[in-house]
Amino acid sequence: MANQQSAEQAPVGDESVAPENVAQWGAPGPESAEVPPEGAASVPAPREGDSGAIPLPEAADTEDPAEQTVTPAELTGEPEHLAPEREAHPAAPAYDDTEREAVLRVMRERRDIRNGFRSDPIPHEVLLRVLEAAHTAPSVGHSQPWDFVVIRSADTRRAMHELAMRQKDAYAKSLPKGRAKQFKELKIEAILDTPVNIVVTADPTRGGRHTLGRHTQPQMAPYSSALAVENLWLAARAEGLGVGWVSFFDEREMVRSLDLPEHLEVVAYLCVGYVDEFPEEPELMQAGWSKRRPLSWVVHEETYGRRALPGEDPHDLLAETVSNIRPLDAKALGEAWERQKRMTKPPGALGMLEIISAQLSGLSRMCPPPIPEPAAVAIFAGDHGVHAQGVTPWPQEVTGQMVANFLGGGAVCNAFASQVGAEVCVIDVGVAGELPATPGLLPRKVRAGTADMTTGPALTREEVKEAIEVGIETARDLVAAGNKALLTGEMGIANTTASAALISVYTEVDPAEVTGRGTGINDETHARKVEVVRRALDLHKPDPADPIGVLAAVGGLEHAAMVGLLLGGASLRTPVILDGVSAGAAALVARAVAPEVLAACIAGHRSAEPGHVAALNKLGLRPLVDLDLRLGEGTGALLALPIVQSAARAMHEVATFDSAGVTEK
Ligand SMILES: O=C(O)c1ccc[n+]([C@@H]2O[C@H](COP(=O)([O-])O)[C@@H](O)[C@H]2O)c1
Ligand SMILES: Cc1cc2nc[nH]c2cc1C
Repeated sequence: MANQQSAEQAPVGDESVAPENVAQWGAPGPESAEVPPEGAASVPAPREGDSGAIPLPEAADTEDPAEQTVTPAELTGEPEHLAPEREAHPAAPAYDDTEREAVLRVMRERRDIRNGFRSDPIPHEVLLRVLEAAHTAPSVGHSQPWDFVVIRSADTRRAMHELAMRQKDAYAKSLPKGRAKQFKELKIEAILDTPVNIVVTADPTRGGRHTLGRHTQPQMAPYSSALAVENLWLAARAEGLGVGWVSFFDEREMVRSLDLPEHLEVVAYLCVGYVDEFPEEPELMQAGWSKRRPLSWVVHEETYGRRALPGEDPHDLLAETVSNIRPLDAKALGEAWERQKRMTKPPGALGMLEIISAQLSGLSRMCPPPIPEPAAVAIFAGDHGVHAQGVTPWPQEVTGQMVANFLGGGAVCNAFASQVGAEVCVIDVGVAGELPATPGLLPRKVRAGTADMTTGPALTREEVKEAIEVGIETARDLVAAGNKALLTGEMGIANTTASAALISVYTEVDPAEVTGRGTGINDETHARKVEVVRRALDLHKPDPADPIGVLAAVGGLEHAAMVGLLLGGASLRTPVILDGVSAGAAALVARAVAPEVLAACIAGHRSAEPGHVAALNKLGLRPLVDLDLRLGEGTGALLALPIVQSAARAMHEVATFDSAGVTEK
């Protein structure tokens, strides 16, 4: 049996730990710490201390073009022979360095302020300058659709405050518990704390019916007013005035309450006043509500998905993600182990939880580690061509129907998620049928189900990569949205057949031993399912050293997406709690892509599927929960979440022998 973790084994970080027990996490040992995985040597290290931004690779050294002899074509990357002839007279001058820096500074230092307002009045000339700046904003067809209603009356502000509070309560009720806790600590408006409130409206009729540029895009009117808001905001910052944009309003209710003309749209409700200070980072980042997305995630060259910053070559999302995966941090791991020895409990008494909390420390590079809350389960849904071989009693349409059930809140995963306070995020990566747009559904279909693996490859290599990218992007989105733990979930009728094939490839265990009964099948169907797996493997002879090829041959779209989620989570140093057999299969593939991915992986539970046991043994992961579940949807991972959170919380809250005055043995 592989290096299964157990409480008796020395936890990670202890000098006595057997190398094979820590190898599973690539830790600790100074020589293994911070060594990039093979093949990543040429990729720069993550940018440290980057003001809370999610770590990203260092930008390539840029040299000062002024100091070199370069042609304009070289600067822009245009091929010289295609470069247009340039005008003889110089282009309009830019601002000088100091002026440009002032412009950029005001953008960098603009903040949405909710705390620390002062009651000092705003002089008329100051407010006038701010409103003039707003009034110079660009607008569609020069229609200048905005109006500014300046409110000082305490009565009016109280009425608006009441409206906002009602919406705030409704929003709070809609949140998963893990988020609601965080939200309770947030201040979302300063309506009564600011001397001036400004309502910015858009008049969709201004300029008449022929307003230039609004013909096919009527939304250009409110967009224009939003640009006026930004101008106002920047000018206010330059005056030392804070601005908070409150968007907890039912817009029509507000129009009526303020007695605005019915044809107006309210674009913004702004609270304006002098402040004690401007926070260095957005208040929501400081509160841990969200993280800044790096620029490199959002700039595409020529076509969407070809990500490249100007002057850089387009980067491959998978390669970039893999290059950012690091082993557990040896220092934080050592600190965790030391702390556990000082906590008021006999050494080792928390068993497996000590290992988990050390892992969380090494992963986050912090001791104690952040409590993994809020958390989100990403449920990837896909269909399988191998369904045609009669490997499951359930019709394929059940995949899409269960997706609708998840979105409606009626599935087991919803009940468990609501119990443990996690968010449910459903991703259509490959459901055969069309799914209607529904809140909470991420439409990321790579293909409408795989092909039958017994007659040809399930997927092309390109489709596999695309589905992996869906998983990476999901991890990025959920982490940037402030989640501190990711959970795998999946839904796909017939996917336990693909899981068995993947597990057989990576464990070298015979299909007869890793093929289970999935949703529940009789002996005859089981025998057929084993033969189907065997036939597929005989046909493709997948090479475990080529994980993309293995997924293409016998994988599923949800397996590939889960591989992406694991890699993405690991690259963002965020723990990923694995669910059942399909997650186990995905983890085996992910490990073949990047061995250090296991630093982020925690096995949530052990499924009743025999293949899952084989996968966990091969991975050297010990499941936290073992209750004969065989459902999927992320249910086992959700049950394990409070255990993982408890492990981290103990590190924060348990007293030490010294501090509590408890005598050590
Ligand atoms: O997670 C597990 O271990 C697990 C075990 C058995 C079944 N499932 C779920 O059942 C579906 C696949 O089962 P089957 O029999 O159709 O291959 C799929 O939607 C999985 O989420 C999941
Ligand atoms: C009803 C049902 C629910 C599921 N959840 C995950 N896989 C599933 C399969 C079926 C058949």
